Amino acid sequence: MTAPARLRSEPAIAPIPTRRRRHTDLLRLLPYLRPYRARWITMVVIAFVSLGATIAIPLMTKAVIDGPVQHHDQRGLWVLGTAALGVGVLEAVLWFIRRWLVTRATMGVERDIRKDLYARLQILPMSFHNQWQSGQLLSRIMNDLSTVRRFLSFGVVFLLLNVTQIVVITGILLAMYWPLGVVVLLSVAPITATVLHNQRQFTVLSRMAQDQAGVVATGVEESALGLRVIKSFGREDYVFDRFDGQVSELFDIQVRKVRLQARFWTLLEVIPNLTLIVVLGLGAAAVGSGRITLGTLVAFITMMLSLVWPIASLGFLLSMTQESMTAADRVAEIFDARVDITDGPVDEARAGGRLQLSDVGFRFPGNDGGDGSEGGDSAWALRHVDLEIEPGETIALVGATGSGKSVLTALIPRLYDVTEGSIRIDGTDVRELSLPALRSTVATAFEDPTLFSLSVRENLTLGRPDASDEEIAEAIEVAQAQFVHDLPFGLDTRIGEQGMSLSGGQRQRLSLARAVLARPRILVLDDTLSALDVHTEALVEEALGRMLHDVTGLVVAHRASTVLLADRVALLEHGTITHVGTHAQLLATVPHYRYLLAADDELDDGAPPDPVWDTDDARAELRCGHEVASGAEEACRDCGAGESTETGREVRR
Ligand SMILES: Nc1ncnc2c1ncn2[C@@H]1O[C@H](COP(=O)(O)OP(=O)(O)OP(=O)(O)O)[C@@H](O)[C@H]1O
Repeated sequence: MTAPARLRSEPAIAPIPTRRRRHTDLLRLLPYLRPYRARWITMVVIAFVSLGATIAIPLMTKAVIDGPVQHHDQRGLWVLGTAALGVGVLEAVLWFIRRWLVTRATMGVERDIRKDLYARLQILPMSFHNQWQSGQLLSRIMNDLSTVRRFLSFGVVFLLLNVTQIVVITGILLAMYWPLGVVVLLSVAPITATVLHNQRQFTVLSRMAQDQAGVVATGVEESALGLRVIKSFGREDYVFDRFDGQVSELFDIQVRKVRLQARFWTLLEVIPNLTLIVVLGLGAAAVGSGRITLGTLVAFITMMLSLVWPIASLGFLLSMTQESMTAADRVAEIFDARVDITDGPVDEARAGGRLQLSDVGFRFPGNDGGDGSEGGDSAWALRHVDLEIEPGETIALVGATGSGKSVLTALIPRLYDVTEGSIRIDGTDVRELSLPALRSTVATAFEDPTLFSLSVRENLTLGRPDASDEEIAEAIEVAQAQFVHDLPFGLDTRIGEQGMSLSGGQRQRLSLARAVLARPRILVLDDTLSALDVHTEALVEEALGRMLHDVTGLVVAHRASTVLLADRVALLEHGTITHVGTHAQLLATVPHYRYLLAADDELDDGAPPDPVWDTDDARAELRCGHEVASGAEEACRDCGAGESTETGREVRR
């Protein structure tokens, strides 16, 4: 499968390696406005023209009072009155156009950033996703982007507009009658000081609230996915209490935010009203002594009142700016996360399928002892792993739980990169291959199969969208997933979230069919058959065995029956492959292997291992999941296949 071109292209926001000051994060999102710049600039121009109309109306009022009203000029009154009305209507129309223009532009910006963010999440390595709660990602991709959109559509425009309005009107007021202008100017100072004082505290609270919203989203997601577990243990109350705690914490932070805003807003309401009282008193005295006209005083007060909203909203707009800076910061954390698994230069893998692991070591990021040292052997999930699999050969990977089998299989398609050593496919290091080339060469079916809220067909063709109906049918047959034909709409049946409406075994079989359908040269099965009953497993293995002749296979096996799919077996102990050989050889010579697959009770009394068996005999006895001492063809009393044909010895589990 080739990765969509969009995923491989760089987002409009260029990732930068180190974290820096927050306001630059918001600026870094501005390039997203580029495709909409014509609309956006028109919208800003219109906003400024309508600001002109807002300022013109009080000036026209002054002209009406000092001119036609004072001189009883009826005609002049009509002319100026109609002009003022025209300006008012124009202002309203311009507001409408501005809103209409801005909605499309900023919605488009939000959509574009969201798409790039999603693409980034797809590219980011498993190590990133291991460290991030999904709710945090969800709240960034949904809430934070909406916050940024609101700022770009509304906040930034009004911030510019209001600051301009405050500066221009204060200038006009000073020009009209400077003593009153100074009073107004003085009233702006405490407001500015308050705004700056609150800004820092508000930013901290905004960030806390946004992070806590991510925690709440994670809580909802986890309880929805884990509903069965919660119900089966009867722990609804416990989960509710935990959620209650998370929501209450969010509530507390929001209340602290509101309290801060309330103090702030009170000040913003009180100061303009006090200023108005002073201006009215001083203005009336100035009119009385003839230093200004009545028209000037009315225009002055009208203009001064028109300052109340821009000044008051300045606080709100600055809060919004803070919030969107925090949101942009959180979004940038994803864009800036390191993508350490990147494309190699080779676009096409060779046709063979020879897989070679040389001295492979792997340590999870952060598992270095905390002091930059290697952290001792326990820090390594895998160490000194050597393994070669020839084209068409299948190796079973056997090991105790936690020995590193899944980690090893994840290294082949580069879900993680090796920490040391190398993995080669047909002689080419997997890091040299482009990711699409590598991932079309290797297909994996996982033990815990994830299915998507899509139709069965879409789920199956995830690795190969162009698969024909015949190929789909073939893959279904290999995976013994014929049950899909009995679903209400067959292959077009939409399966629920994570395929929840299917049983575990059904999901595993679909996951297997999906991997088979991808037609890989290397097929990795990570304990894919663990949820199947022995009979279904036998059927799948028979069909899969035929398919495995043509591909290189690495099959993680916990059960002896699965081992029988393989030509050879590799035993993984504590992150290292200690033995490689046929099943029969390992069974005969390696007590730990026998213990893992057969729970051999002779191990306890120190008896020597059984003699080496013929491979076919061993397969016969183990296909049903039970073990006989030696030489049996189809001997198993437990599952009704008869007694051991040669020795007649007891059949043991
Ligand atoms: N994301 C992770 N971060 C840190 N350690 C991890 C992570 N995933 C797995 N491990 C550790 O790596 C080791 C190997 O895990 P792995 O899943 O490969 O075991 P496994 O052999 O597949 O086990 P099982 O048979 O139970 O599936 C374990 O000790 C596990 O705790």
